[in-house]
Formats: sequence, structure tokens, C-alpha cells
Amino acid sequence: MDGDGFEEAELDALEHVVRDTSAEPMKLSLPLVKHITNDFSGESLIGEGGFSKVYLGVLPSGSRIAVKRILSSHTMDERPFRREIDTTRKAAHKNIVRLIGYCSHTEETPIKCEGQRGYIYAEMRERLICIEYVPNGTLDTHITDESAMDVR
Ligand SMILES: Nc1ncnc2c1ncn2[C@@H]1O[C@H](COP(=O)(O)OP(=O)(O)OP(=O)(O)O)[C@@H](O)[C@H]1O
Repeated sequence: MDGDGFEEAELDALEHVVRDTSAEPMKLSLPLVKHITNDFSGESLIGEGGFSKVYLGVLPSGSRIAVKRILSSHTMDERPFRREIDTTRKAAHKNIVRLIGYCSHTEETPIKCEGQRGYIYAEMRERLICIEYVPNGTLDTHITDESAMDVR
């Protein structure tokens, strides 16, 4: 375990999945995703959609991936998260943005309430989808520029 709370081997495995386009998408830990997005910093934010904020993730090799962070208002319902993973996975094709990994993390955080003796527990949910990074891409259709040019 390194200082950021994930194994170096996990980062190596992610590098491998990014490099090898035939590799299966992998499950990722929240500490690793936080590490590559600089803790979801403002500088890493590259886009926003209807149900997610999209961050740039940078690996030690310099490889880049896009990290979709599902908005907290949408994390209680697992369906959009699963649907997006399923459709991106099934759409495996050289011209279609590739699914690289995903992270599903739920944590109970104790919160002390004034006037109460005990704690209440708030559920913090993170749902993240890591996909191939497309520079200047509009990702409405998950289609890369190359295939968009083929459509006439
Ligand atoms: N793979 C990617 N590479 C680079 N930028 C991306 C990528 N995916 C998304 N973005 C950026 O993030 C923005 C929002 O992405 P996207 O529309 O896929 O989000 P969403 O939450 O699924 O939204 P909606 O469901 O409303 O379409 C895009 O317009 C684009 O600027």
C-alpha cells in the first residue's frame, strides 16, 4: 500500500489495460482514482454532462484517461451507472471509446449532531467510470472522430 492508500500493482495493472486495447476493463479503488485525478481537482475537470462531471486522469507513464464521476444526486439509483458500463463494454470497437475501468465505493461517515449523544451515519457513494480519453471530443455518442468522419 503506498501513501495514497492503493497498491502500486493496481496502478501497473491500470497502465496495462490502457496500453493493451484488447484487455478487459478493471475494477478500480477510489484512492487510485483520486490519485490520478489529483483528488478530483478543479484543474482536472474537463467536462460536465447531465449526470456526471468528467475529469482527466493522468498515469505515471503520461497516459491519459477520462474519469466520469456520477453526480451525488444520481448515485442512489445504480441503474444509470450499470447501464453506462454495460453499453460501453458491449460497444467494444476500434472507433468507439473504450471502457477502461469502473469504481463503486460506498462509505458510512459518522456525523456528530448537536444536541444528540450519538452519531448519525451518512452514506457517501462514489460511482466512477473510466474510459478512453478523447482530446477535444464530444462524447454524446461515444464515437471517436475517425468513425464520425466515416458517417456521410
Ligand atoms: N472520453 C472522454 N474524453 C474527453 N472528454 C470527455 C470524455 N467523455 C466526456 N468528456 C467531456 O465531458 C463532457 C460530458 O460528457 P458526457 O456528455 O458523456 O456526460 P454525461 O454525464 O454522460 O452526460 P449526458 O448523459 O447528459 O450526455 C463532454 O461533453 C466532454 O467535454
